[in-house]
Amino acid sequence: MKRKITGGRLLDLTDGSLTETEILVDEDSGLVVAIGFDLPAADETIELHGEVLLPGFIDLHVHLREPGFEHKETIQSGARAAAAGGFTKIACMPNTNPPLDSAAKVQDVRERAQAAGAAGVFPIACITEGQAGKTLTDYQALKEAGAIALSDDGKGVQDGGLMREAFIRAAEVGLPIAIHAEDESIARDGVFNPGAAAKYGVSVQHGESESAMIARDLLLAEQTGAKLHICHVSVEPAVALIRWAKQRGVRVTAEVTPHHLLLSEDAIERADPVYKVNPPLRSEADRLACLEGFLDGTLDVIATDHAPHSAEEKAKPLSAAPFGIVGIETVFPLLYTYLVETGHISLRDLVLRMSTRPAEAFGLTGGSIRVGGPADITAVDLDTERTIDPEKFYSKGRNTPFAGWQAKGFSQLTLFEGKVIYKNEEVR
Ligand SMILES: NC(=O)N[C@@H](CC(=O)O)C(=O)O
Ligand SMILES: [Zn+2]
Repeated sequence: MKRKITGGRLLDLTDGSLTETEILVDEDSGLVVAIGFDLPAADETIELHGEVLLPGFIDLHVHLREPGFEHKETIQSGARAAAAGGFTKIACMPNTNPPLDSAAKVQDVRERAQAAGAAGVFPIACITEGQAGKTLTDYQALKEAGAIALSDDGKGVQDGGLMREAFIRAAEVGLPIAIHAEDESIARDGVFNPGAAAKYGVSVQHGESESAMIARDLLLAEQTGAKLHICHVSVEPAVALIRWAKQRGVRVTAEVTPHHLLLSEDAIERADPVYKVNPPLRSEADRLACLEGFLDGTLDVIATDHAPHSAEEKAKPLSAAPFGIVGIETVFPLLYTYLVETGHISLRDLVLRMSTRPAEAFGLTGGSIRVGGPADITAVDLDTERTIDPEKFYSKGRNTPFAGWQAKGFSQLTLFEGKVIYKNEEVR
């Protein structure tokens, strides 16, 4: 089954130019067959009207909640939400119930994702059994089952000696370790950054809980030669440490979320758990340092840390509500509108950081549109402004502080392996 996309403009990732062209994809092979005009006939033609054709976005940090928390999200609802957001590949975190700490559990998620079929789903497996921080999991077996990285996301590994051993074993099998950096002896049960904590009368989560653990793990990664990926960087010293480590040749990549780039604790308008996320929204100086680090490449990729929770859970008091913000359906329009249109970054660079660099960081295919490459494509409308309305999300989670924001750049079409997953605001 061959499909032709006409009327779109292809972004050239080498020079950032936009060129009108047609793309022929094959659903059977899942690959791009041809790009240009006068293409061979197709079984189906999809007509666009000037939308920009981009390689499907790749999110290295998504919480799909299945198994165990299906009321928050399922693999299917999360993968469909991803397609609506222009994503074709997502890496899912193992803080499910039970956590993904065995080959069988990783295999099970892959099979469920295959059945859902809406996006490529790549499980990240636990660093330690049950994410309990005591005993390492079997990295070789997890890799063979299809895990693409290791993480105890949601929790930092408190024991530095155990973490050193984790890096050694991960390096042996060639898996990156993605860290949720949080020293619990510093973080305690902190909810907000100091400014917002004082304002709303909740406990403080100090930024050093993050930067101190990042420092530890950069040093351990350097000594062991392991590949380290740092999740959701949010504070200035963390950016400085990663910049320093990269200069020393440490094998490190780092991600920043849309909420840490666009919001500081000053954006918290009321005592509402919709602003409660881990790591917390930080100071304006931290936000600017993250933006600077993102622009200069210290922070390599955008990851959403899409963390869906139910309305009931998020309606609890600030101190009791769970941490998390959803992001997969709004990240591109938000960053296009508030970083590209405002002149901070080019469209090309944003796409590199949402597709190409994530693919490179975790060794995935994709990240570009080329003949012979995967037919993972999204077409975005850069002209029409819309209001973000969580009620329209495909995700079960509506917990976003960006509700009511105006943005351009919503996806109009998403193809995964040549199949139409999202079109005319409908997921197939
Ligand atoms: N980021 C969050 O605030 N929450 C995440 C866990 C995590 O990524 O730390 C979740 O699983 O809900
Ligand atoms: Zn985390």
